Amino acid sequence: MVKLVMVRHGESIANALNQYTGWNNVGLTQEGIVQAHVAAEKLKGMSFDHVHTSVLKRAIITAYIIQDELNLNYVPITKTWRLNERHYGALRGINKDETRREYGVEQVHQWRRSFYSIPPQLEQPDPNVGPYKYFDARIMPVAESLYQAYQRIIPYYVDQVAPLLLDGKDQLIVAHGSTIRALIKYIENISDEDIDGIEVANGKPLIYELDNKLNIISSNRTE
Ligand SMILES: O=C(O)[C@@H](CO)OP(=O)(O)O
Repeated sequence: MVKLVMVRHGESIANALNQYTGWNNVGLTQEGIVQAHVAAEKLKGMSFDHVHTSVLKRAIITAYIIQDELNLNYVPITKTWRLNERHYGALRGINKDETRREYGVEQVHQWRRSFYSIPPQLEQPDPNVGPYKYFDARIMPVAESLYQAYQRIIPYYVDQVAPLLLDGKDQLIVAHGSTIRALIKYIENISDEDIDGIEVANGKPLIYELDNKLNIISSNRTE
């Protein structure tokens, strides 16, 4: 039996303002910092052989808090753009209620939760500086559906996480709402339609116990 734990970052400043975030690089609120500590408390006694996170600081700070609380600061951590939140395109930074008023509740639900809906795109991709300076500019997105994000998230899981799990090494992923929804879809084999109803709370660890073929033995996701 091996453990895979996934944690969505604590509340971010954009979450508190009810803004679309995506690749905006915002920090945690005080409440978000508390949520990261609470997540760590729930994981007390566990150990991980590797930590995986995005290049966005809300996830990185949450991962560091958890590592620190568990005295696992020495554990290797990989920060990858592949675990970034889904890119929200031209919606990022906009208040979600404003878009409900402008485009209607159903359209906003589609943008937020359907597997294939692509939010309005940026006119051009962001410059690849800061966390993206090691990144090929040709793959900077202008907006992503969950399906498009899934195409870059799952190869990371298959190449970098699953082999360590198959080797009996417990893994921690600290990421984002949509990143974790994509991973849940893959790990639990959830249909394109049913992924619409799955929400991931800030700072609530999802703990999967997997067998030696990575089939699920137990999970707390629906508790
Ligand atoms: O804004 C975002 O990037 C995400 C997660 O916070 O929001 P939503 O739940 O609306 O997809």
